[in-house]
Amino acid sequence: MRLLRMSNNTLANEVLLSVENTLRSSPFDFQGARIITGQDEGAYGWITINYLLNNFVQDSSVLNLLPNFRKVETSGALDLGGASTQITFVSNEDIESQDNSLHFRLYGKNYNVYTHSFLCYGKDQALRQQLVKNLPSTENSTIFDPCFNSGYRRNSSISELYSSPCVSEYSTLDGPINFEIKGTGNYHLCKANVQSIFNRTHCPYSQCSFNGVFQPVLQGKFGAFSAFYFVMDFLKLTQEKATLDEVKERIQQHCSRPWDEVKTEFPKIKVKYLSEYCFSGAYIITLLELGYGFNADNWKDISFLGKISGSDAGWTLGYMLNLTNMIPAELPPSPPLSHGVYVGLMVFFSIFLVFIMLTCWLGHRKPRCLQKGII
Ligand SMILES: O=P(O)(O)OP(=O)(O)OP(=O)(O)OC[C@H]1O[C@@H](n2cnc3c(O)ncnc32)[C@H](O)[C@@H]1O
Repeated sequence: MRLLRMSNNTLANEVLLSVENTLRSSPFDFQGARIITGQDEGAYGWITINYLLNNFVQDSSVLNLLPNFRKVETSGALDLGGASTQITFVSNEDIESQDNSLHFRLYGKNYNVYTHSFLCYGKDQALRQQLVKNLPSTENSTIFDPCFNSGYRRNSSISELYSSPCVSEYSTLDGPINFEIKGTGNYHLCKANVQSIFNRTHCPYSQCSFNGVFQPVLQGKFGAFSAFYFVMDFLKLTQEKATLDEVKERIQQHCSRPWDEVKTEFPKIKVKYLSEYCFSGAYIITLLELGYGFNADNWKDISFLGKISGSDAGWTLGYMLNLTNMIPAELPPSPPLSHGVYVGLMVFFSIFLVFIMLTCWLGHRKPRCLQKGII
């Protein structure tokens, strides 16, 4: 919707109006429809996963009683959509750019959060950018693309390719109107093509991710969801903790498989998704490594998450939690003792009382022989 608003604002408004009309006639307490910002998308995704992972709830009475109790840290959020991608995490460093800085007070604790949303770096728009940046200069109507499995073919047109605002600045009238993309299935060449959409030459801050965007040093664990999960799940890389090299090896193997073989093995998966797993795998590695700065050491800090406790990881739950004030800024007043400690103390004092009473009774009782007058 953010892209549509850029290319055709009237159409974007018509979509919103249609959504409004439909939801107004539903039994929900409809409060309006709007296009959220990229920053909101990052923030709500971060709230969702930390809420579902129980990272916000810190029982202060338990913390006081157990000096070695590990303080719950929040997890960073990595979201990969079709049009945009977001990175959000708590940072102890100075956030040099205001646009990337968020402050939350949740359950009585302050969080300084870094977030950035890269529009045009969702996996569909990144594929489009990659194609445009690597178009051959000749007027050939066949384009060989290493990011598709060998034997794969797809028809496209110049008008379709340049229809997105992410690439319209490169639009050219040269070249064929219609063309065919033919896969050559080469992971290393694909990765080189993908790298061309990341600009790391300028940085107006002390440190950047890419395209001149500020990013502090990566901090803590990360949960990666949406398309990060869909793609890694297909490649069977979400359960086991594979090293970065093993992950690259798995993607390379997938890219080198002939398309016919892939299609026969997975007849039920949508052709659009299936044909793009080689590109998507290479893109995810490049985004995480070259873009955000993950490496062989901190790769283990990323978990690929589909559902957490039965709920989808994504921005929508976080949005709802915020709108309905389900996460209060302050901790609800807690009793001085936790329930467990209270019950424990009650049992202890009851036993102690019984013990005292028993001791008194035994101490004041006359021996039986005395009672009967026998010495
Ligand atoms: O925030 P934006 O960028 O608009 O993203 P979106 O709303 O399109 O993003 P989703 O999380 O719904 O999906 C992310 C992308 O993953 C794609 N996708 C969905 N299911 C998939 C699957 O099973 N395998 C591969 N890709 C999938 C989908 O087409 C999108 O391109």
